[in-house]
Amino acid sequence: MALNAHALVAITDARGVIIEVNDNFCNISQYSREELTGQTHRIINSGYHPKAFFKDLWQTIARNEVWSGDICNRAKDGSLYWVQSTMVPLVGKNGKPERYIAIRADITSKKDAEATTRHIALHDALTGLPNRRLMTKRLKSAISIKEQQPGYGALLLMDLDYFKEVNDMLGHDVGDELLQQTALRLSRSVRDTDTVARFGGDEFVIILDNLGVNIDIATSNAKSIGEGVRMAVTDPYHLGHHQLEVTPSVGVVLFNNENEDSQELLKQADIALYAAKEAGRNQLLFFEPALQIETIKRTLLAQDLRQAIDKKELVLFYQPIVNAQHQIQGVEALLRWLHPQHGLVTPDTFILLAEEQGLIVPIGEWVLETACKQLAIWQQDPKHKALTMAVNISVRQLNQTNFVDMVKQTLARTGACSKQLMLEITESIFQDNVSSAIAKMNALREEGIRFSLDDFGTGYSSLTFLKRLPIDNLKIDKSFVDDILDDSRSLAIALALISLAKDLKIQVIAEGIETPEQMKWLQRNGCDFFQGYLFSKALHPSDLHKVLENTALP
Ligand SMILES: Nc1nc2c(ncn2[C@@H]2O[C@H](COP(=O)(O)O[C@H]3[C@@H](O)[C@H](n4cnc5c(=O)[nH]c(N)nc54)O[C@@H]3COP(=O)(O)O)[C@@H](O)[C@H]2O)c(=O)[nH]1
Repeated sequence: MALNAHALVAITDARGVIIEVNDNFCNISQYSREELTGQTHRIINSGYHPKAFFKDLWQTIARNEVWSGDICNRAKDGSLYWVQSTMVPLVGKNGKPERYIAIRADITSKKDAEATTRHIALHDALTGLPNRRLMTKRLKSAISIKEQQPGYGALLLMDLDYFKEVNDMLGHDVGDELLQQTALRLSRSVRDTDTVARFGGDEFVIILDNLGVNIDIATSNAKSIGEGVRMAVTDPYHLGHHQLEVTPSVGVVLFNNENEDSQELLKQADIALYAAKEAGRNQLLFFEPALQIETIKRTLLAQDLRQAIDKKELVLFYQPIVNAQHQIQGVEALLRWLHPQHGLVTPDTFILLAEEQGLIVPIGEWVLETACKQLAIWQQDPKHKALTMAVNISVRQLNQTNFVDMVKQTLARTGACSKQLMLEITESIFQDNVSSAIAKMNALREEGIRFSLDDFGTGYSSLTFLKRLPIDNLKIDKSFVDDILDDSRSLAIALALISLAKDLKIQVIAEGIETPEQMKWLQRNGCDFFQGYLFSKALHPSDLHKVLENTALP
């Protein structure tokens, strides 16, 4: 009959002992008819369902009712299979079930497909780790469990320092492999009961549970596990033919039954991560309420900064640059923000913010325009027409595809002479697409614009790149100038930089000069130009005009 041909059929007595099975039942369970007869269905129990599941099944059929549901069984070889089951009681003369007939259909492939879909929906395709959705679910459940089992857990938010640069310089395939290897290292650094998830991009989340009921012990446990994670990521990576060293920054927040909001916890971990980046990267920092206050302040400042150009709150100050005779040769334009509540804000406070908020491009364009207008005014005045104007250019500005056109158009609009414009770039351009930066610099140098390399030696210097960079000036950073007379290392670095610049036929500007002794040393050792508080601080345009009338500074 058709039922026998397609379904898996078993008949049991009232106690559930198998009396009869059809061939389909034998095939799927891999047991022979002889092995099954006389046994109960326990022989194919997979252990997947809780006891309550079968209790409900038995109670239903014992009431002479039909039970249906999906059951996961185990075949003789240990493999699992799913059946859609209908259990029908056959009632005897006494009104009680005498026999049970179980009619089942194999739904293993449907269940497998559902499991795959569920896995895809909850896991990251690249690393196989739980994704943001599953992580949020697990975080919520870790928090709610704390109501019955008091104690602390921790949420770690980690990202890879300079991951974008790896992607940009070595390509997305290498970037992907780095993420895969990182995922593996993270999973191996924590216990099986902890969760490692990919949050998106190069951000990973780790949920650590059972860190103890005492906050100090829990903090110390979270710290040592977190440091272990950080160290695991710092080991060199072998990616194809590249060997790479990568560092992570980690933000940590502890939780117990008092923190109910998973989103708030993530926000706090993010604040701690930001602070770890600010503190110089490759660090692990715990969330503190004071950090949240800083974030609020930063958000408010970012809102104000967005309107600063339109409200005409930005001002350019100019710091004189002198020659060996202390005569002013030019100035460096330095941005200031006249904030209505906070007063004069220096760029150290807001340039990084402007970079993060994507405001550095419009602000940088305003700086260039304002500086070029000033340059054009001086060029009309015979006394000041030889002055040069140095303008700081952020790497984000240089990366803009229209950067060359923007600079040319600004010069044309303001009438400033390109030969007296000097663009100051920093060695952070080494972290990005250097070839494209070089092409843009060359295009602008053809127009007569000169380039100066600022802060050289303080970050990611590469002598190879320096050789390729079309620069006219090298600035010795204030940090070396500060110590040239007291620290043999700073002295050695300053000497090496001057000698390197001379070999490359590049002029040297020393900045941050505060004492006559520093000036003498720098002059004696071959620096061409000098800048620092010894001569003048950055001045408001009206104060600069008074100084320019003297042309020579102390
Ligand atoms: N992308 C842009 N960056 C800009 C712009 N304007 C400024 N900046 C960058 O901000 C950083 C801080 O600048 P600032 O507070 O203006 O400080 C400059 C000088 O005032 C200071 N300086 C110079 N001489 C001395 C000294 O003798 N002592 C002392 N304590 N400080 C001194 O150094 C800063 C000059 O920096 P540099 O550019 O490296 O020559 C700074 O990194 C600016 O670059 C802008 O418009 N765009």
